[in-house]
Amino acid sequence: MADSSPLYLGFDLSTQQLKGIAVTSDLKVSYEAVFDFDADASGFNIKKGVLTNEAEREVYAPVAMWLQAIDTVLQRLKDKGIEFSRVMGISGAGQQHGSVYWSQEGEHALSNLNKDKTLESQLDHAFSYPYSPNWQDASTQEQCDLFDRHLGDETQLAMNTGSKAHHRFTGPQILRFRTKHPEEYRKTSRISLVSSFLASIFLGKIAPIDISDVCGMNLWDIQAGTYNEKLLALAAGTADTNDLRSKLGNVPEDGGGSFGTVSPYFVHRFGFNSSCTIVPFTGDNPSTILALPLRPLDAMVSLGTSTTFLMSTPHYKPDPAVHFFNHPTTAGLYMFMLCYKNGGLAREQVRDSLSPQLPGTSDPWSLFNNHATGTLPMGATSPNSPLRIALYFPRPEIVPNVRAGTYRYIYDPEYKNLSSNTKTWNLPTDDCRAIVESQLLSLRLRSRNIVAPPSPNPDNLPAQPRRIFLVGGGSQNPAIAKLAGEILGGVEGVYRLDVGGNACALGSAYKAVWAVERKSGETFEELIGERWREEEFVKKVADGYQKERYKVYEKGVEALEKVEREVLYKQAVDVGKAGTSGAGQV
Ligand SMILES: Nc1ncnc2c1ncn2[C@@H]1O[C@H](COP(=O)(O)OP(=O)(O)O)[C@@H](O)[C@H]1O
Ligand SMILES: O=C(CO)[C@@H](O)[C@H](O)COP(=O)(O)O
Repeated sequence: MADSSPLYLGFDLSTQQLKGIAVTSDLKVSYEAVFDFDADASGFNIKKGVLTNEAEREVYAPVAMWLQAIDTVLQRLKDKGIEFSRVMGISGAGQQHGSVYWSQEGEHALSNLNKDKTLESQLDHAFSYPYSPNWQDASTQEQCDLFDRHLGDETQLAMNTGSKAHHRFTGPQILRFRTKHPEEYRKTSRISLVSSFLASIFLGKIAPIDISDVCGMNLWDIQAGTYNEKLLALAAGTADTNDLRSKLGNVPEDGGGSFGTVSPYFVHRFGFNSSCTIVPFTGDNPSTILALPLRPLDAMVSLGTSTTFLMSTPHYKPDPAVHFFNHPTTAGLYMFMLCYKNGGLAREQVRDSLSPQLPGTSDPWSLFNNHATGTLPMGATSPNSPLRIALYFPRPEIVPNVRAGTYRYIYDPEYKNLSSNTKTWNLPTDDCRAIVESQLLSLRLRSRNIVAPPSPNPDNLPAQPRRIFLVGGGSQNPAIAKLAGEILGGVEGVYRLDVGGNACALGSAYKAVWAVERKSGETFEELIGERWREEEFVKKVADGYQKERYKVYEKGVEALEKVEREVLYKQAVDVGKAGTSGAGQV
């Protein structure tokens, strides 16, 4: 007899891929399909999912490519045998901060799609601008300076919106778009985030922006639960903010509410059930924390194109070095996040500098991994010997806000000084360990105010996460997992979500299950916690806290802080803004 039990779809429209995943009510993955932009897209000349204009530090993606991806992923799911008529709910996630500009015809085009044509072939006139600024974009320094000053200083902006101004955040991006492309801005009827763009396609009309993803704009007052009028006016360029407000639309509070049912286009083209519910789509990081019932002090490290460190917390403690968002499902909770542009692609660059690869292995990472774990921490041979420490930023970084470059140093822990004389570095092999170490040390440095010691704490352990969950492409890598445990700790160890690279899409699919099947008042954590089978879903991949190593890396944190200060100082000298911070002694 044909299976008619419900399925729930989750999508992840991230930098390099669109992923779709279907789960059952008991959270079992039944179908998956992927569209890899570089490998599968035709007609867009992109690299690693994006286009770049180096002269203006712009990074952007063609919206039509995403339409092509949706067409294809649905077809691929169908080819794998999914019966779309079983799908009772759809949710999804998008790379954060990116904005999509709909034309005046956009909404009409969305609700009048011809089932015999692809989305790509009939939505070309639906946008007032064909590109979406990508989160790796660094073109908005001028606009960020205005945002940071607008409420007083960057701390005030962080208190209000959860983050100081960042190049990629949508408010500064809209301000730049309006001034650089005034005609296109004038012709824009609605602005979506990537997540709400994807939701709009499935809904057949422009979907609201999500309560968590809205916090990635530098426009939303998190405590007040509304757009900040002054910041809207800055982005809009006028005290009358009505036009921008209506372009952005309302933001419903309930992350598990219903936007309505699936667009008839999908019913007629793919056989979706006409009562299938569209559940709010959120950002890819908020969605990732929904891939498991995270407990207090659990941390997730997402190793995708970006590296992010995520925790769910009831405490709102914003400061300019970190991000706070509303939790995507649970009012009263927040999501703490650190985000780095130079994650997967920076590691790939170091890997690709090694040659030749190890004979007899098909894993392109095996040589990198051998070098990353085959030496002592930071190259130190004795407790007080000098440490190798470096920053690898092929793209301008977010924290610290440093321009592109590779910055290698030697740190003397006894005299606490840095040397830029790196003749003791053995290159390129020493870079393998150093890049993973510095990426993880930065997470430890910046999360130390948010983690806490375990309770009870009979062994007097230092503050650290309880468990560390690795997700995203890089979570497959055993060397990164080992160093994550040594550097970040993790009282109960380092785990990988055993669902391939799909934690984000999975989180969205779980969100759809919760939204459609929840009883009145039942929280996401309650419903998913009850159905979650830990033994099947997570796998321990490395030890966590190890006393001696953790202590050694305390010096690494110290060294990294010095290096960052030095690099920032040199950058400030170059642009003529240096003060007397005490750095610059090298
Ligand atoms: N075994 C591995 N070791 C280290 N990195 C890996 C490995 N497998 C994949 N990756 C990295 O994962 C990244 C893609 O991760 P993914 O989560 O799919 O990214 P995104 O969500 O940004 O599209 C690639 O940049 C690649 O370098
Ligand atoms: O900018 C951020 C978060 O602030 C990035 O994390 C993007 O959300 C893109 O993520 P991936 O494509 O790496 O998943």
